[in-house]
Amino acid sequence: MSELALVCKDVKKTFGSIKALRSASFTLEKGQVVGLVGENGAGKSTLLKILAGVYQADSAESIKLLGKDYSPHNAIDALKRGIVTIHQDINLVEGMTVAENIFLNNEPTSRLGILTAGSLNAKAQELLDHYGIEVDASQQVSRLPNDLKKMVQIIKAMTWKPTILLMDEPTSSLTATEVDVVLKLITELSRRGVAIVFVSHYLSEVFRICDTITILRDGQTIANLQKESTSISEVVQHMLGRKLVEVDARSKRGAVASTEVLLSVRGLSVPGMLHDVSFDLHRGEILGFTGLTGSGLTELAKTLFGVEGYQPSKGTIAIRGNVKSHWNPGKAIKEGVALLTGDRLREGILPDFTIAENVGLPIIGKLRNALGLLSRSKIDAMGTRCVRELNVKAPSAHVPIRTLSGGNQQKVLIAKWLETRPKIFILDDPTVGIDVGSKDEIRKIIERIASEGVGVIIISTEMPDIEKLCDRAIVMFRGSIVGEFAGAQLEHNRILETSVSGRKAA
Ligand SMILES: Nc1ncnc2c1ncn2[C@@H]1O[C@H](COP(=O)(O)OP(=O)(O)OP(=O)(O)O)[C@@H](O)[C@H]1O
Repeated sequence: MSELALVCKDVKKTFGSIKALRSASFTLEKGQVVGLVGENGAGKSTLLKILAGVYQADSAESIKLLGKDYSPHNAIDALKRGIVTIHQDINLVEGMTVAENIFLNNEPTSRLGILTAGSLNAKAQELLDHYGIEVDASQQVSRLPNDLKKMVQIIKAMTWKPTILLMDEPTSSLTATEVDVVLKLITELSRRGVAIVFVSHYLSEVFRICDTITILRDGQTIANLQKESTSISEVVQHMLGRKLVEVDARSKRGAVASTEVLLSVRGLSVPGMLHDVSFDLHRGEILGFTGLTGSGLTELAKTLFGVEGYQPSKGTIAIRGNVKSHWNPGKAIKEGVALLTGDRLREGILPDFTIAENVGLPIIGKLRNALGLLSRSKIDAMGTRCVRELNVKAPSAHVPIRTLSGGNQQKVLIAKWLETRPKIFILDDPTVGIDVGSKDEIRKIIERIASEGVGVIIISTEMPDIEKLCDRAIVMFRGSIVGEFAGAQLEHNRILETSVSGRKAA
């Protein structure tokens, strides 16, 4: 058996009352890649941060690095012991050269002191060439494409001569072709003896490069599996903790959507965001779009609403059979399209304005009196009606919207768009960051909107939104549609498996 690089046994960590790690265990041999996987909140980052010296474990039966006890007090300690982290974001200094970035905070010295720029470039070039990376070390980082930036970030980590590389979602900011290049480099590093912990939601990538897979659920190691002897389905089952079942007794709406097509999208592509997206939305239908963060969901919502910066390079958007050109939010609203944005605080509300004023915003033209002036009484009456109809918990429609809870702010925003009498309502992550009670209320409001004949698109990474509400769900993966589910097929396991593998589950 090859030499063990790392052994973690029964690692525990709590934050206040939250048990982030109940019992995490795994081993890693030299030159091997372990995939650390689990649903959001399973404890993956916490475990990485303990190994990186950012947090200290509350207790552990043992943590051994190359056979010796390992409990770093801080990140510098971890670096000195050869544990180097590559963060999710590309954290290079854009205005510096590749060589300067590679050696930033870790400058090599000559016998006479710090190296000159020329010899720094030469040293960096040597490293890049060593790993077969075709980048000029004297080039500015800002001029590199994303995949090469990621490579530079990895090579920078290699200057610390790591025993173990910790990689937290290293491919999440990359496109499909860029991923390929980075995965090849990771495989090459492991071939040269570096042990790698690879944290990722992309199970297809985990299966491509990892030797073993450790599954965490609720802070606990559920299984340590050899890649050869498992499958994506088995890993997903361990992640969720329940078997694949036919869920035909779900409390679905039961309503069959009409065959009338309100929105028809064909071959829609936005460079770097969406690729060849096609689907129809019917009258009265609730159509869900889901996938991993970064799969193109918000980008799709913005493209459908014609937001600036999201113009398609190919494909068509047709409303009730008419193909639209030069699409923008003004035209979208005129055609009866509404978008509830995913970033409520930055894009959705005017925090210091009252509930009534926020609701009146998109239909300001209709709120003028006979003299063309804004009618305060019309605004107030509409605000009061919305508060009542959507059961917004507020003393009146005249309080600033910032004084409301997240759930009630969201109801006001939904009310605002309903006042435009939309035919097509796109809601981007409508229940994110909202308490459980309000989530249910918002879901009921969405059902009501659909039952009145509006075609609803829900963009969500929250599985209950998709499972409970939608008639149909489409799964996206790196900007493309990879699966569609309806009826009994529309359930968590299948959707998750498709989201993480990029292939439709059987
Ligand atoms: N600094 C912190 N303070 C309080 N709670 C924390 C802290 N860091 C993590 N947690 C909690 O610990 C649990 C595990 O979180 P962790 O970030 O390790 O999960 P994860 O598997 O990495 O999730 P994700 O895939 O979403 O990144 C979560 O419930 C999280 O909210």
